[in-house]
Amino acid sequence: MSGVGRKIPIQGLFPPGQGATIGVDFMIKTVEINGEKVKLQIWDTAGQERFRSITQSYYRSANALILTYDITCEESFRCLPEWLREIEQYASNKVITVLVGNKIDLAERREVSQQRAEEFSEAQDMYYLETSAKESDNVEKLFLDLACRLISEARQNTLVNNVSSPLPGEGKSISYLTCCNFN
Ligand SMILES: Nc1nc2c(ncn2[C@@H]2O[C@H](COP(=O)(O)OP(=O)(O)OP(=O)(O)O)[C@@H](O)[C@H]2O)c(=O)[nH]1
Repeated sequence: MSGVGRKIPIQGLFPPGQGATIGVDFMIKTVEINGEKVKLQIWDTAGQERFRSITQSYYRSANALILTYDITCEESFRCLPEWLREIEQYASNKVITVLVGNKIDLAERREVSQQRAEEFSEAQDMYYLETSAKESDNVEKLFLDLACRLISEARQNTLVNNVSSPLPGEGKSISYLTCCNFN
């Protein structure tokens, strides 16, 4: 399963002073769902305009896209329609999109209300979550929820590029409702 996301420290470690992404970073995260291991392949694409031609080529085969904005930066929220246009143009129409409002550890500097972001994500049919990469708040939940959703879609055969290898728990009766919090 693959995804393209803006930078979120997926191992739960916040690396202060880490520079801007150059082109694309790749990492693997394994999550456990009902005792089964799910391996997520994650491409962290650079946000800067000058890398756009490289990053666009990663959209097509992604099963899910994580769009991350900064809750303390109105401008980052206002850029979202532009990113959605990119998704519409380059990603599969079956792609799962997740909107992440990051930096909730800086709540006193918040410029984008949760309600506004929720309304926006609902209108765009995106799952919405707020995180703090710095404090590791909701980061594990983000990837767990996403893995649940990907498995559920793979089982219904609606996943981009349909996963050909056996999925965790294949042939067993597992209720993903116990861990999936997607609407
Ligand atoms: N306080 C706080 N700072 C954060 C958090 N997440 C990222 N930062 C800081 O925000 C700045 C930008 O983070 P990046 O991860 O480089 O942002 P990005 O959007 O991935 O940038 P590109 O790599 O250029 O695409 C860095 O200085 C990070 O240390 C967070 O949850 N809380």
